[in-house]
Amino acid sequence: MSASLTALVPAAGAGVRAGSPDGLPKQYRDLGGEPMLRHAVRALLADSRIAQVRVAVAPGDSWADAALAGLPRTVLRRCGGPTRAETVRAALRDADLAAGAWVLVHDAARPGLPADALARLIDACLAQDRGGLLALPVADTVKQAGEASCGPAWVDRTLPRDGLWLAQTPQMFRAGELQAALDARAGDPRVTDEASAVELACPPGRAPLLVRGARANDKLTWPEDFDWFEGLLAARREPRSR
Ligand SMILES: Nc1ccn([C@@H]2O[C@H](COP(=O)(O)OP(=O)(O)OP(=O)(O)O)[C@@H](O)[C@H]2O)c(=O)n1
Ligand SMILES: C[C@](O)(CO)[C@H](O)COP(=O)(O)O
Repeated sequence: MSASLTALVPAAGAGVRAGSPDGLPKQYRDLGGEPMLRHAVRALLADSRIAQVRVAVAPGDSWADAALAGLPRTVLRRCGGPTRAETVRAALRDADLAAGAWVLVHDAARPGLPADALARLIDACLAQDRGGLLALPVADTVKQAGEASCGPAWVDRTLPRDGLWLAQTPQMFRAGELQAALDARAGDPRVTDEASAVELACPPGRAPLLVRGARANDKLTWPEDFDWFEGLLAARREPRSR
């Protein structure tokens, strides 16, 4: 049986850490000729199981119409909130999906989502009938910084990295389960992604699945991340020499 899925793209952030010189939120920055948001939505549309992509922007947004012009199966809603969790919560309520419908939440700030990673997540969640997220195991040694009100950062201690993964998006859940988890934890600063809300609410054995993501799916957060992604796009577009 083929599943019909809905994707939600929270795109109401300001992109403060990216430090856009002209005040343009980072999701509208040009990357290889297209705004970042358009890349992220097209990556989701590449999987035909995704019936609709619903993009949630800030109420006063004046860039989204142009950024999404002409994209099929895409709905723009101006229901963004003050935090990512509030934007997702509002977008989910606005979508008014059946409780059992599957929904995938994907950051506008992850324009490089590869089709195979997206398919892996959808396949795993459907096969296990369980929510999950893309993530990558931590590959580096992890340092805990000491408190520094000024001056250079310094190491307080080294943390064990066994079993640590870095969460990416999409994160895929049944709409009813996700709405209930987000409603129950509204305003909780620990809820920095959908999975964290579900983890705090779900019964044993139902914790979200960790499905291997991809480095190309890294979030563009800091100014230098944009150059890195432009390089990736150029490499994807270059004809192979052999
Ligand atoms: N109130 C908010 C804040 C964030 N987001 C979205 O959540 C995603 C991931 O957030 P992040 O990379 O942290 O983006 P910003 O919040 O824009 O970045 P910053 O924290 O640097 O301002 C982005 O697609 C962003 O637009 C959102 O929809 N609503
Ligand atoms: C949801 C997320 O992309 C998972 O890594 C991430 O937490 C969002 O970024 P933020 O900086 O926490 O808003």
